[in-house]
Amino acid sequence: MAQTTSSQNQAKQQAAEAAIEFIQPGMIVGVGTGSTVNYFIDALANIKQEIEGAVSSSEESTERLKAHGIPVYDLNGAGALQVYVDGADEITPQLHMIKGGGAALTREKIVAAVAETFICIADESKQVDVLGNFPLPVEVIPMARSYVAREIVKLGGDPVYREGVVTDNGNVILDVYNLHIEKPIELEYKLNQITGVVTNGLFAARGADIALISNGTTLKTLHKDSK
Ligand SMILES: O=C(CO)[C@H](O)[C@H](O)COP(=O)(O)O
Repeated sequence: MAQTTSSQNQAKQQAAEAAIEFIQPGMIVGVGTGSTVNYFIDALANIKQEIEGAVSSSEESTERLKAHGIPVYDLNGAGALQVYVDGADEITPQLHMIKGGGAALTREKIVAAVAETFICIADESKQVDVLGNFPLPVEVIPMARSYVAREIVKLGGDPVYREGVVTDNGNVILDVYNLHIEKPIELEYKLNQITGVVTNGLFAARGADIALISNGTTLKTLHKDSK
């Protein structure tokens, strides 16, 4: 994984704090997972009296939200969500992403599916033209691990078992190396068709709607479908 520098942290913080502009009074906010989202949670704490609460995509984020005194709701009881804020491991100009570096991809994909608007917050190192340099995480039911790995090899990837990691859902992660993903929506569907795959870290069929990208001093806002 890439090394994190202090200027990269500054960029993550700037992108995260910019997302606060999209939060309206009374909202239940969809919250992702990761170091960039941690800055967002900290910023959300400053306006916690104005929001109703959050729906979280991981135990890690739930813990941080609760430590700040932000109420965390079960997604099933929260109804529709207007906004979901999350980071990315890679993001393209079309706002397709690879996510799941933190192993939270399945819950992230579920909360993202519910939300009207997905806001991706990222430092500029996450921007790519073609996805696949970052190994693609795939969450797998443990007993299917070897079978799924063999099927992924047939699709041209090199799967590596992320040893010692168990997801919040009790599953395992295969990180798929050496993919050059020209057709992310197609690959997202194909991988999800393998029996034993819970989901994969391609967020292309439902990508981000808005991306807030920072280099630490300048913030760029990208919209889906804008040229
Ligand atoms: O998908 C994720 C976790 O599963 C994260 O959003 C992704 O890994 C980016 O993390 P960070 O903000 O720490 O760079």
